[in-house]
Amino acid sequence: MSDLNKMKCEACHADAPKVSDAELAQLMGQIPDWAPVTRDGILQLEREYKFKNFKQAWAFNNKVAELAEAEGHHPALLLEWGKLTVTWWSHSIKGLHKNDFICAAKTDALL
Ligand SMILES: C[C@H](O)[C@H](O)[C@H]1CNC2=NC(N)=NC(=O)C2=N1
Repeated sequence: MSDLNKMKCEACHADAPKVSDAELAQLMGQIPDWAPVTRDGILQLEREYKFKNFKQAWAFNNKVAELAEAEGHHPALLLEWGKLTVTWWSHSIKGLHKNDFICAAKTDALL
């Protein structure tokens, strides 16, 4: 378990700093199952979780939604049969903030 998992998201304003390239490399090392993806020019963190059926994926979806509300930081969730795709980024800065890495680590811990 990484230290990220023990941290709490801070309020993320439009002038909050995006992670630097050096921070990105260091933080990605702490969430090895996540991939950086760029969509519409916005860098995001994404992971697919596989399950045996829809119901298990749905239950995990709801746990992630509860986490998001507790942290005040919200992912994109794509629920499919046997699969949940979780994508974290910070809307306010159109990119990655440390909050996204904290939430990715905490998502892993929900499994
Ligand atoms: C007012 C409220 O805290 C903000 O709109 C929060 C809500 N959740 C959020 N979630 C994400 N992923 N990015 C944000 O910038 C964001 N902003």
